[in-house]
Amino acid sequence: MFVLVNLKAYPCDPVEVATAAADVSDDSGVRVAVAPQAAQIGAVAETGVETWAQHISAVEHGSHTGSTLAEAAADAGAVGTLLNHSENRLKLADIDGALDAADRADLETIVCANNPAQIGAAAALDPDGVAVEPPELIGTGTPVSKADPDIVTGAVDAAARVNGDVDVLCGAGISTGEDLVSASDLGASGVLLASGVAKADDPRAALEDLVEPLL
Ligand SMILES: O=C(CO)COP(=O)(O)O
Repeated sequence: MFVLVNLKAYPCDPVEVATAAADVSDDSGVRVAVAPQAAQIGAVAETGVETWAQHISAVEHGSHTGSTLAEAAADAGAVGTLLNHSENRLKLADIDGALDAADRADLETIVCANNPAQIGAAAALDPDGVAVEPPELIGTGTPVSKADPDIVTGAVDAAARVNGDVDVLCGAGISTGEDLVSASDLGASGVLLASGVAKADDPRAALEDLVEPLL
């Protein structure tokens, strides 16, 4: 299972979370990555943790003030990027353009979507992975795998129908090892989560709890 921790714009210490994630990944053998704010990619990558961007723009080098250039994210240490997160929705053409940009910079890609129909559309654009996250469950602590398991199995089916190569993650309310196991049982190959780690009093303990059933 792939555990991808999105730090959003939460007021956590990204280096503390990243250091814990690197240690937990090393100790457990579970793939754990952290997606910090763009300006913190370098500091997070220096901890040795697998580092992802939260977003990149569909632009090349040029006059694009305020953009997040794929090459800049990669130079800073990112090896992958989320796209189209529910809190940073993109037009279809911009998802496609950002996938091209990621390709150019050798970044792995996960396109987020709200539901199985959108997952099918996202998978057709041929990212490395897709992540289904029902917006109404994001940040609630109620895991999608329990509250809406059909959305996870529906996403797995929708992706497989369109593109057999794409990984399917699920997210929203995931915070425990039990949630991780349910996600895996529903066919997901990873989880995308945020508040369960970024807002935890002890992010290291939260990460240890997450991977515990996989040991
Ligand atoms: O949006 C999410 C991850 O990208 C999910 O957030 P929570 O884990 O806080 O529900």
